[in-house]
Parts: sequence; structure tokens; C-alpha cells
Amino acid sequence: MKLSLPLVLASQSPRRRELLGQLVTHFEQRSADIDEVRQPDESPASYVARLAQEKAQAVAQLEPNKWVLGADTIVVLGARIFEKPQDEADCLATLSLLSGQTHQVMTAVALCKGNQLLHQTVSSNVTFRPLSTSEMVAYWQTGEPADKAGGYGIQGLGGCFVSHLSGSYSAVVGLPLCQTQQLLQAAIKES
Ligand SMILES: Cc1cn([C@H]2C[C@H](O)[C@@H](COP(=O)(O)OP(=O)(O)OP(=O)(O)O)O2)c(=O)[nH]c1=O
Repeated sequence: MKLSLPLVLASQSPRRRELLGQLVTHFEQRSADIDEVRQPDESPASYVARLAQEKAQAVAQLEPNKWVLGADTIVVLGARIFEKPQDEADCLATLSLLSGQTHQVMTAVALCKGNQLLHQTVSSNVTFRPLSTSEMVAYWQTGEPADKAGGYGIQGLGGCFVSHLSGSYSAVVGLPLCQTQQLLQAAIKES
């Protein structure tokens, strides 16, 4: 059963809109324009959580009477964080590093209303089979990687690279359904 509350999605992501539509009856959508810059010594989990909160808070200032949902997704391999690729060379370099390895996809969700804040971060392990240079080049040319963290989409052709997933599929796509539903239920209780 879908939830009902005054809600704004602070995102321009079509994936997040579609996933949130599975959870709630109605919501508005406004894009949140924030600087995505990691602070020195900021851990990946702290960084992704901060970005989700800043997105939610930026729109919450404009919509003080509604709950505002912000989210952010990053790909993490060891000490490195991969966001959307800047160009083809950046994407191929990222996919070469992910090839044959297990990385983490972290998605943070923040729900904000006035000075109330609810948030959660979900981390999933994704294993890629080894990738050849020619298939990485062909993949870039499809256009799919350009707007996705880590330069791939598990929900699209990039799903063929994934030999194993441990965690939340919807979180990898951009919005964890289970945890977001729990946050929305908590928001309804707080309202
Ligand atoms: C790893 C992975 C990421 N992604 C997407 C989820 C996010 O939309 C995007 C990461 O960029 P984000 O900066 O998290 O989000 P966004 O710019 O798309 O949207 P907004 O800030 O307006 O909310 O990568 C996939 O769609 N599939 C995947 O398999």
C-alpha cells in the first residue's frame, strides 16, 4: 500500500522519481543545486550522507511545510570514490579499475522538514566480471554510463558486467526502496 504525505523529491533523476513513485501516492519534484565536493579526510559514508542531506535541505528551505527527500549515490573502491564520469577517458579508467573487482555502491537518503532530519545510508557490494577494452569502449558509446556514478547502470546494459550483488538492488539504482519506505513511515509519525 502506498504512503501519503506532503512530499517533494529534491532530485532530477528519472530513476529516483520512478522508484519513489512505487512508495507514495503523490509527490512534487524540484532539483537541488549543490556543490558536490568532498572535504579533506571525509570518509565515503560521511560524504554521501552529507550530499543527500544538503540536497534535501536546499529544497526544504523553499518548501518549509513539506517533507523533502534528497539522495546521493557513489561508487567506492578502496580509498577511491567514483561519481559520474567526466568524459570517455574518465569512464574507461573507472571501468578498468572496477573490472574483475568487488566495489561498494553507497546510497544515502535524507528526509528533511524544517529542522527535522531523518536519514540512512545503504551500502551494497557489487562484483564485476573482467571487462575487455573493446566492450568498455562500446559501452561508453551507448550513452548509458554518462549520468551514472561509477560509469555504469546495473539496471541497463551495465547489468551484464555484474557477476554478484550483495545488498539492495534499488539502492544501486539510486533509491533503496525498503529503507526509504521506513524513513517515510517515520516522517508520517513525526508529522
Ligand atoms: C551505480 C549506479 C548508479 N546509478 C545512478 C544513480 C544516480 O542517479 C546517479 C549518481 O548521481 P547522483 O549525484 O547520486 O544523482 P543524480 O545527479 O543522478 O540526481 P540528483 O542529484 O538530482 O538526485 O547514478 C544508476 O542509475 N545505476 C547504477 O547502477
